[in-house]
Amino acid sequence: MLKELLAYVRPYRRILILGGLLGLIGSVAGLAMPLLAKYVVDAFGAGGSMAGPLLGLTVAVLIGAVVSASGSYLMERTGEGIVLGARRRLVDRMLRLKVADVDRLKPGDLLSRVTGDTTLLRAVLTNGIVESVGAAFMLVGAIVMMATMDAVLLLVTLGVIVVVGGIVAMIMPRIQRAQAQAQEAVGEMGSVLDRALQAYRTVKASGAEEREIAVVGEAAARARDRGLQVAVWTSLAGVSTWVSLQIAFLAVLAVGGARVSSGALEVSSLIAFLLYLFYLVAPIGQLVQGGVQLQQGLAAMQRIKEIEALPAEPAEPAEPSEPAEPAAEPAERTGDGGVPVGVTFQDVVFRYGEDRPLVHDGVTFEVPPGGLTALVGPSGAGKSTVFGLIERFYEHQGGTITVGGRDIRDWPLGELRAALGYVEQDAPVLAGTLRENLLFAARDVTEDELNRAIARTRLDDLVSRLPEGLETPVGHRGVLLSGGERQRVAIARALLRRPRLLLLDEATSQLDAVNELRLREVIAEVARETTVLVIAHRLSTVTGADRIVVMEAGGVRAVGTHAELVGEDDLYRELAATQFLVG
Ligand SMILES: Nc1ncnc2c1ncn2[C@@H]1O[C@H](COP(=O)(O)OP(=O)(O)OP(=O)(O)O)[C@@H](O)[C@H]1O
Repeated sequence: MLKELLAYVRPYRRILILGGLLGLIGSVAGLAMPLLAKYVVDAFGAGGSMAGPLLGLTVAVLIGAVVSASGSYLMERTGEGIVLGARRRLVDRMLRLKVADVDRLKPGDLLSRVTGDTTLLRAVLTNGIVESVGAAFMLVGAIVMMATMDAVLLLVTLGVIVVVGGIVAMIMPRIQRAQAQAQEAVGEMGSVLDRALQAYRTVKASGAEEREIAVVGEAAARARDRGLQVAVWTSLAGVSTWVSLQIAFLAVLAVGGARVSSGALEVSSLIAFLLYLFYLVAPIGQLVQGGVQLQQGLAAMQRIKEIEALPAEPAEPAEPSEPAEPAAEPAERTGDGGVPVGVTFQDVVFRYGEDRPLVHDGVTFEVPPGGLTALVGPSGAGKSTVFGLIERFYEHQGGTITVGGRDIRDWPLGELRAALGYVEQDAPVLAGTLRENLLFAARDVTEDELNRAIARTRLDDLVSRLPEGLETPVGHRGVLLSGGERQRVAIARALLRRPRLLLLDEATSQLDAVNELRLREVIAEVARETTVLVIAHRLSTVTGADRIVVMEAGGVRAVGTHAELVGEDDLYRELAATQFLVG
């Protein structure tokens, strides 16, 4: 862990060493002060001139101040750099995780790792390390100076230092444990707050404000309790150090006084020794503080590493193979999109986890390139899961899925997803402006292409109505748009990606007649240019489809056109009679 912690520092080691050296020079200047004080006292006693020693003392103070300030600025700079590096690495990993892993994680907790835990690293990796090194140097320096003055007093002092070290070493692991729990509690608080904010309207509509406030409040109180535990151990480490040093003072004063009166030690030496002892308070305190920070840093590291240890999505296939449809190159593009590709599912078996039931148990169907294919079936039949598998959000455990005749496991992941357009059912719009949303999946489109997509998805009305047109912010998850507008924005975004296969998860929410008509027109138009696979909840969508795949309980029950299925399939007839007769 310590090695991994130091890995964060490696890129900054030069500047850190420079900062440390400046700190060191500052310390040397500080170290010279008691000696200069002794000269001042000696000069005073001998009745000589004090100008020289006083001047030396002043210069030492000035050098110490300037050099220490520069050193501390460099430290802060390095600290910010380290936090930036840690955050970038963490966010990079977070956004490349497998969807299945993210399903288990809590967004609020993830957020606290990026914001809170990385900040904890800063203290330990800059000031912690450098001040500890500086403090160790000061400690050794002071001990050497003390050794030149009196061996007996030195032994007394060393005895106390050993005791301090022992106590602190016992406390340190407890600080790390308490800090880890405290960070975990902060993460937990983030998660419960996130839960309430994500479902803000539901919280209000359910009259659950008080309850949620209490839940978040309790989580905050737990975080406080854990924080207090850290404070208790940290204070204990601090106070033991302080008490031990006070005892050392008294002991040195008593033993030193006796030695002065017996003539074994000069008064000036005793004064200088006591000054060194006084001087020791700071480095010992810093070492203890450095130890505390180290424990806190290790606790934070642990939480950062937990995320970094999760596997990222494989960007490339394990053994790349040649595409099965070499003709399917963008040269033969139709309309806006690439060459449409088909999809096949052959005996696909899938479950979301070892301990979960099978969602797909031998799913087999074929979608030829081009045209509109609708997936229908009762809730929970595994329709959205089909999309999740095609996008490779999840890995199927058995059978074969092909896109464009090529096993999806042989596609480089980026290429596969570039060929697909995906419109989610629930949250298809992100915070930002309308333009940002439209260009989210394809950054390189021209203004013309953008306008065409807007026209095709019948969004021109909306754009002309909005106060700032395309630059109008749409609110968190697009809350400032209507459900139908959100869907059409998501479709326009997916179209701008020029997909060879469009996966459209139709919203179940009821659209008004105008919006439904617009959506139907858009889908029909798109299906003329590319392959559209839609999870259908509306009669208008299924009647317009070239073929319909009826799914039931993890399998495919029937495939056909609306007319065929109404005649042949009982489940379909029932679904058509109930579920789709919306609008
Ligand atoms: N991320 C997930 N983790 C675990 N189980 C899941 C996950 N997503 C879906 N499931 C489960 O898989 C089953 C199939 O879900 P899926 O979303 O594919 O159904 P669906 O046919 O699309 O249903 P609906 O029409 O209601 O959207 C459900 O029983 C569901 O509980």
